[in-house]
Amino acid sequence: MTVNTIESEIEVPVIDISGYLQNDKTQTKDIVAAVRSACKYPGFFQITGHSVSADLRAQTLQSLQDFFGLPQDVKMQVHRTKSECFTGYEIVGEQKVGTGGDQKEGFMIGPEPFPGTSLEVANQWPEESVCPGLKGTFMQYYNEVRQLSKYMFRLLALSLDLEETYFDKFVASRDYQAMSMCKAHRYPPTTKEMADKTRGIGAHTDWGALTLLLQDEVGGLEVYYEPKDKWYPVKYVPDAYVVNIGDMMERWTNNRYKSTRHRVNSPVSGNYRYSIGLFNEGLLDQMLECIPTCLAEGEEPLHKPIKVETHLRACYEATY
Ligand SMILES: O=C(O)CCC(=O)C(=O)O
Ligand SMILES: [Fe+2]
Repeated sequence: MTVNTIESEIEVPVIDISGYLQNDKTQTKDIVAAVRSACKYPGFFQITGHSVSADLRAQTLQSLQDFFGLPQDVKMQVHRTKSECFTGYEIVGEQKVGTGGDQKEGFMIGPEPFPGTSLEVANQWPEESVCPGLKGTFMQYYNEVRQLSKYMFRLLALSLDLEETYFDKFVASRDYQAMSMCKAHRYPPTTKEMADKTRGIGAHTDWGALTLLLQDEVGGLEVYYEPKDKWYPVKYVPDAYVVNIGDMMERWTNNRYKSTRHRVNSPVSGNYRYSIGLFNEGLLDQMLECIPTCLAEGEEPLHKPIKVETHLRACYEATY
C-alpha cells in the first residue's frame, strides 16, 4: 500500500485501496489507518486502485460531453423542475451554493426505481436517438460507483471500530432504495477577471455522508484550510476519485470526521471542466444519531438526532 501526500499545507492524501479490495489483511490495516487520519483531517482524500475501469470513466465523460453539447432547448426538455425528484438538467447559475449563481450546468440522476415515489423511473433522459448511449453508460457508471461507495463505507466503518457492514443499510440496503445521487457538472470557461468575481461552485460542505468525485485534468477544486484562512487545490490525480466527508457523516461521528468546505474555480484555460459526483445520502426515513464508538465516556452528542429526509430537504431548499 502506498500513501502519497501532495505537497501543500493542507495534505490531501492519495490512498491506494487495492489491497483492501483484494482482501489483503495486512494492507487493509494500513489503508484503514490512512482513511481514518484523512477523514479526521482534512476530510478529503483521493483513492486509486479502485474498481471503476478507465474505459467506463472515459466513456461516461464522453457521453456527458455529448449531452451538455446538445442545444439548450433539447436539454431543457429534461429540466429538473419536470421531475418530482429534481433529477435532470439544470442551467448555469440555477444553483446558488455560494453567493450568486454557480457558474456550472448540471445533470443529475438517481437510482432506478427511485425511493419514495410511485414512479417506476424518476430519471429523465433525452431520446436515445438524440444522445445515443447516454442512458446506458451513465447508469452503468452510477451502479459501479455506487458499488465502490459501499466499499468506501466499509473502510469508514472499520476506521471507526465498527462492524465492517455497519453502513451497508445506509448505502445499499433494500437494493436500490438508498438515495445515492449522481450529478455531472460542466463548468464553462471564463476570463481571469471574471474568475475572481464568480465561482464554478461557491464555498460549501456536502450534505450527504460521503462523496466520490471524478474530476478531469482541468482542475479548479479547492479545499479550505481554516487556520490560515486559505484555499488549496485538490490536484488532478490520474485515475483517482476524490473522496470527501459530508455533513451527515460529521454529525454521525460527533464531528470526529470533518465535512470540509470546498469550492470550484471556473476554468480560465479556454476549455470546459467536467466532473461527476456521487453523493451518498442514505435512506430517507433513517435517523442520524451519534455513532456509539464516537462518544467518549461523559461526552455529549453535539447534534440532535435528525431524519435524513428532514436534513436533505433543508439543504435543497437553501440552495435552489
Ligand atoms: O466539481 C467539483 O469538483 C466539485 C463539485 C462539488 O463540490 C459538489 O457538487 O458538491
Ligand atoms: Fe461539494
